[in-house]
Amino acid sequence: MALSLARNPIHRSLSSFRSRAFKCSMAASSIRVGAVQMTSTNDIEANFNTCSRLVKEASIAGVKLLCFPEAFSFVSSRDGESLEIAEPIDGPIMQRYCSLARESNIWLSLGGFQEKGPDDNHLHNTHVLVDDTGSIKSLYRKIHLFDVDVPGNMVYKESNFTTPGDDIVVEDSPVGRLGLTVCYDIRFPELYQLLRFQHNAQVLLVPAAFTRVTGEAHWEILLRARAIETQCYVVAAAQAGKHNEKRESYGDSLIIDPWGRITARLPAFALSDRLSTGIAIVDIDLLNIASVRTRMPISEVILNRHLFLEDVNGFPLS
Ligand SMILES: O=C(O)CNC(=O)[C@H](CS)NC(=O)CCC(=O)C(=O)O
Repeated sequence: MALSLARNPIHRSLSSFRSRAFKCSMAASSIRVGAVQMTSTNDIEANFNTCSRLVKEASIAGVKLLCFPEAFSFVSSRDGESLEIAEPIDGPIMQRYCSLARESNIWLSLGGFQEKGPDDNHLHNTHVLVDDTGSIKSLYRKIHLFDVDVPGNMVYKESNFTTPGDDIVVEDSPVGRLGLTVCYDIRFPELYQLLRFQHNAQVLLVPAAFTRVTGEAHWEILLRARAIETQCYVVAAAQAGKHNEKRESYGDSLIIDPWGRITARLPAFALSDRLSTGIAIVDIDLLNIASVRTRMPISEVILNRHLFLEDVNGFPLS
């Protein structure tokens, strides 16, 4: 089905971005970042084709780092399906995504990949960062697993089939120092405190597949709070819409600046899954991070709090 351009969020976000880009000259410290919103299903090939198209669109728009949501490559439609398709990080699926990065000369944040786990009954929910030559730069395995009875929805038990990670991960990139997290992690502020105040992160990545119910209640507030209290950019790429008969995600992909302002956004849960696909694009300004931090020097207080650091040093729980 063809979509009218005006109603197509990809077109809308890219075209409004282009017109802004023409008006202002870009400072040297600005680097363009994109957050993808999509509706992945259990069709790995179809999801890859969508991602491939979005990588090309982003590259044409000058994006240097494109961030995909949790479960970009696959969303299961029945119990056990994710374990069946899980692969090692050097397996064929991830290799294809690395090729996309190389071909389009773009960094990719691939949040929430089903990485084969320590045994046949467990995978890792892994956020993979790939550089513009197609090399894997770092892996973050989701620490906080979604074992939640969502009111009016269903009971999720991610720990039934997932082994949590226990490493905090940052990586330097052209967009500054990235802090890697996944989805439900956003509810645990101590992880973000460590990323910022122990590991000097500048941009926090939060690929997600929030439920519609919890998204409506908490999504924007949690993300803006993390941006404000860490004085980091937050890039939150989100799954949106109906994946199958049972699962739907909230959407509302956001890019937030270190002052807590929303600088780019795609719609929350759209009625049609086609309409929920797009890219939110922003120029991240590293000088802006420095300026917010200098004017409001919260790190001086936090880093001097001996007790606070001893407390969070024990994290993650081992
Ligand atoms: O299993 C997959 O296919 C992909 N992974 C997910 O969807 C995960 C685990 S079930 N979802 C969340 O963490 C939702 C968090 C959330 O909604 C909240 O914190 O409110």
